[in-house]
Amino acid sequence: MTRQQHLGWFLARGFGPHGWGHDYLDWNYDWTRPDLYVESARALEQAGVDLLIIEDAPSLGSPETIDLRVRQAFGGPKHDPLLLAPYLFAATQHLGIVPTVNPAAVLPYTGARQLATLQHLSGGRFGLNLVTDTGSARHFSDAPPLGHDAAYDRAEEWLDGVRSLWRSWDDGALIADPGAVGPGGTRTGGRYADGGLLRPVRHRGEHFAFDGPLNALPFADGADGEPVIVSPGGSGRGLAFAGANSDVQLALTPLTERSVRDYRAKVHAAARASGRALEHVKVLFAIKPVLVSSPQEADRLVAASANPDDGTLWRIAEQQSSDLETDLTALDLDKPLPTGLFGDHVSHGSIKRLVGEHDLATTPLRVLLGGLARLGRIADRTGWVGTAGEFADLIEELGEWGNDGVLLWGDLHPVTVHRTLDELVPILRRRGILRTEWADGGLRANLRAF
Ligand SMILES: Cc1cc2nc3c(=O)[nH]c(=O)nc-3n(C[C@H](O)[C@H](O)[C@H](O)COP(=O)(O)O)c2cc1C
Repeated sequence: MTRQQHLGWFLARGFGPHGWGHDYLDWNYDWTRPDLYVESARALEQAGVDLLIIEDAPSLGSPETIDLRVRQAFGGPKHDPLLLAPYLFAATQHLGIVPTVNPAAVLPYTGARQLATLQHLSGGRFGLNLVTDTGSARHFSDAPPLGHDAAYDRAEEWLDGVRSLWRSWDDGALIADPGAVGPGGTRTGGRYADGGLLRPVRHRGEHFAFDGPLNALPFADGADGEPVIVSPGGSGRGLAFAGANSDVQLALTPLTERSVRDYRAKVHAAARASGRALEHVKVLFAIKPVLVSSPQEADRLVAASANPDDGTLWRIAEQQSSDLETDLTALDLDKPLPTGLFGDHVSHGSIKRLVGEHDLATTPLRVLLGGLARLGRIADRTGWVGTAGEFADLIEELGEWGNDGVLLWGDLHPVTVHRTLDELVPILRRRGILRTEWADGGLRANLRAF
């Protein structure tokens, strides 16, 4: 039987000048204003996309590599996506909005209150993409950055703390009884809340110390009414975090049956170890469609990408230098990377994306970058170039392997949304893969509907 799949959209370059250098900038949208996102969010909702995730990093990165990050706007500037969310809620009715939050940058009490406010404002359509990047540490204190796993430990402590604040109003604490209207129209006996049922919450942890209770309303459905937690870390520690804590895990992995099943099994093992229901953790595999109108056009694009010129390789090196906060443009294209080039703060996932299955010690940089330049066909699972029908085949096949959904990865612009979805959505609907109606109860209810 065809299995329905969830669709997410990932605005991969954050709330910034994403799309810089592309022709669609000529549409004259201003990335600092809401219209671009509002129009795109409406189109996503119309298409049946469950959630829009907005990438973020609070920092422009280390002082030595700032120019690499801003030169082509690969790594900034970026505005705070939490503050964009209300514009998108106001323009839609069902779409989940999920900005990225880094626990290093937000105190648990402040975070719990802001996120609760957004969850109430949106009628339960809010979520946060919880990340553990430590490259921004210097903006928040003079303590040295945490190591990779320690940053996950901190994120877990942060989330536990935030949840304890969200749960600091016991059942019955919110009364909201206006009382009775007596003779003469005077109101008597009303009571809004019972302060005796608010828990003090005293948190003294390794990374945070704060007291409650939270000065914000509790959620009507208890824990099921809390903002949805999304996580993207692909390391062993990242998958363990997802299984224990997340409603949605964003997965970047080759889309072979074995790797998809392995990835899901690791997340599920961690969920099981934490006593969670496996169907409460949805895994969305990232796909970056390059849609073309015919298989022949796809073959032409793929063939042309096999021999990238040096200019193309330098452009990729610039983008990678921004992502890895490591200056690849200063290296010799024909030599392997120097040992110890990447600091501990650099994402394992990003390094793996560059290196792939190559031997880091012996492979020239040209070959690594050439690997990123090379396009492949979706039809044989070597890349992302294909027709809408071929993408629908992939999404359907993922469902046959037990998968929950896919994450469409790209800029957010009406042009990119329509280019990606105009043909794909009708095919998915005809095959019964894509939702045709919304659940009642916000983002978590939509995620749990299938
Ligand atoms: C789909 C996806 C989305 C991501 N979004 C962000 C993001 O918005 N901000 C960020 O700092 N890192 C983001 N990351 C990177 C990981 O969260 C980051 O590498 C993490 O801190 C450590 O990951 P690791 O467990 O893979 O080593 C994303 C990764 C993936 C695969």
